[in-house]
Amino acid sequence: MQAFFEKLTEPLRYADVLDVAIVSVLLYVTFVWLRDRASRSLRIVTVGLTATFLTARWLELYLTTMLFHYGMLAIVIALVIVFQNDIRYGFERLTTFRWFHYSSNPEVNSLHIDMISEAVTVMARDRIGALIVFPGREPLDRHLRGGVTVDAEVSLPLLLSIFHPKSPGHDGAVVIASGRIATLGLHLPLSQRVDQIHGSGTRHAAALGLSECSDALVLVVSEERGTVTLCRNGELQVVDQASVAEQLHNHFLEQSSSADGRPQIQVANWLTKLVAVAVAILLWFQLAYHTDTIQRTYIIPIEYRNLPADLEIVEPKPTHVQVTLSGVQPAFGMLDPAASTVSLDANQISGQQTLRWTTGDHLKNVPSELAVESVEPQSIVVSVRKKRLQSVDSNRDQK
Ligand SMILES: Nc1ncnc2c1ncn2[C@@H]1O[C@H](COP(=O)(O)OP(=O)(O)OP(=O)(O)O)[C@@H](O)[C@H]1O
Repeated sequence: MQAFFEKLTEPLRYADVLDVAIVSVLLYVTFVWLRDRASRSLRIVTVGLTATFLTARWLELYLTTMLFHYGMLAIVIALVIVFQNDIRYGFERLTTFRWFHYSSNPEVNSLHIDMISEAVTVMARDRIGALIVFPGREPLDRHLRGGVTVDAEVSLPLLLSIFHPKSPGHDGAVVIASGRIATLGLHLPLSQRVDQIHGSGTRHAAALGLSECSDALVLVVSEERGTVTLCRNGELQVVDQASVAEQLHNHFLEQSSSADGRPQIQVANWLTKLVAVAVAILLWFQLAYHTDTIQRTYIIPIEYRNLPADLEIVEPKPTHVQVTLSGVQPAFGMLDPAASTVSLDANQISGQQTLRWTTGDHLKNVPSELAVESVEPQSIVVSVRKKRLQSVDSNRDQK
């Protein structure tokens, strides 16, 4: 078993580990985005296309594989056009990843939380409708319409007076950010999932709508039923006062940095992380792990560097060599034959000289992972002489 493992890992380089780590991170970000932010239809399309492609590869379905091969660009463009909103959310989410982020709501304290939870309890008891938004890490500007800037300290009387039915600002939503009532009278996007709001009206649909397209937490107090509902990540949950305080506390805690001021690394989502690493390792073994050594032969040009201006190479000068390289398949993927040359320093050549090589010393732009098996011819004769003066040449021509 140990011998098998050693054999398996023998050709591994540090670069391969880095390779797998980068792909794991990209896969993890994609999985989280697909799970939390992408629409159901994009999830279905992505899973469907991936499954079809893998099946086609596995069963060696020639036509389907060719269709993917040649139609990949068209498929990607179509997906980008159709799912542009999902992709935009994905990038917004990426820039708000905790790894890159420090606290955005540091000034919220337990006093604010107590005041907010007491306000919603009082409003629920008195059947006063209310809609309160607590932004997460994602920007909300794109989703909000209208509104009046308030920028006032959170307080129980202020919250009650804003949502009082006789108050001119009671319609719409209030945003509370960084411990302050930022804006009131905001219009939120409505959810299309009518079945989720169980007979409620537009206030609940607006709360659900914003929670579907952002990571904000939204509280709704129902004027009709006297209930308090909490919306997050497209989910509605009827809660009591104690739960309001607890959920708000968790929401603000998630966004705040650790006590020493450094950003916290997210430790949740272990399963998704494990799946991302597993898929990256599988992909690496499938696509990049090749132990069979192959040989390929290339015609490579000779480049003469540093030729002094008064010297010239006597024709016929050797222009190409035939180089045979060996290595594993992925190493050849790193070779660009058009950029590879045999580079000779012409300044070192005096008169007529025979240049030999066995190790491919003068080869440029050949990845170190590839071994030089042979260079043909094994030596070339190069002669350098002083340039003849133009006038002497033309006199001779006249004679
Ligand atoms: N898109 C919106 N953005 C913000 N607030 C909205 C939006 N649509 C409606 N509202 C608020 O909801 C109020 C209407 O509530 P409605 O009765 O239709 O909803 P509801 O979910 O049944 O709420 P309730 O249970 O309190 O009656 C409006 O007066 C307005 O204040």
